Amino acid sequence: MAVPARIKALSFTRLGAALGVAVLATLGLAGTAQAATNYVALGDSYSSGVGAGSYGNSGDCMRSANAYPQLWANAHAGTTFKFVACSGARTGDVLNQIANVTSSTTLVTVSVGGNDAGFADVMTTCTTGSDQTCINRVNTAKTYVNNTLPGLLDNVYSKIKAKAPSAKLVVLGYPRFYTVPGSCSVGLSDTKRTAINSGSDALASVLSARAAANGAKFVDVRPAFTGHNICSSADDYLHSLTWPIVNSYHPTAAGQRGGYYNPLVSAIG
Ligand SMILES: CCCCCCCCCCCCCCCC(=O)Oc1ccc([N+](=O)[O-])cc1
Repeated sequence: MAVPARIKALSFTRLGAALGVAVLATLGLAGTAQAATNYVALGDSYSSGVGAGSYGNSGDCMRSANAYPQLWANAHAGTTFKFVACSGARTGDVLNQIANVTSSTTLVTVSVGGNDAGFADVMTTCTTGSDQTCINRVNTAKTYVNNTLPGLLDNVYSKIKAKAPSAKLVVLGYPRFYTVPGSCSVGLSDTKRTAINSGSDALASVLSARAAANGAKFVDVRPAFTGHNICSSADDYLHSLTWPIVNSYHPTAAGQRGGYYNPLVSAIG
């Protein structure tokens, strides 16, 4: 039996509307929806969040709920997140952390190199020795940073890229520790503080250059720490020599947010 023309027309109109909605929905999804980020956070204590508190059950790695990788994951709904940064990590340790990077990883962040350069020994030597002993120790560290560290960083960054060729690789640097001259009346001399800051600058130059050479984005955190360093008037982003000793010269929770997380968001969203 024949279907009356009016009903036919109505059916086609309904079908057309339904298809239209489906097409619009598809276009809408294609235009706005993004695949969820598959994020792996590698690195040393500046990435694990030593000094920022709330370490949960992460043991000696001291991964903080206030660390920038966790803050980023929290702020990006649907992110698959592997937090494997660990206190004390050197480039060799980060090579092991890379086991967590896969071909489906879409974002990797990393801070590494400070421990290879002798961060703890530099700070111990500068705390206990003379100005000249401190300057000499920093100069030895800078020579290492300029001559040995570049190859170690190239190895780390290129191995990450090899495992996750399409992932965004973000290298985060280290802050200058001190405002010089500053508001501190006790502690290290300004001569020592200036020398230590120059070590930070040497690290930033090499990290930036090796990141660029390996197709990674370098996030320089030094500007964000300015005005918040040790001996600045705010003096709120870094612990000075403190107890427990492991927190010394590490970002506070405010430093992880203002000094690392905010610049990371400015760099990648
Ligand atoms: C040229 C090097 C000069 C060094 C002085 C300037 C330092 C500025 C950059 C600081 C880099 C610090 C990276 C260290 C991160 C880290 O894992 O720290 C540790 C945290 C905890 C331990 N530990 O043993 O418990 C050991 C190290």
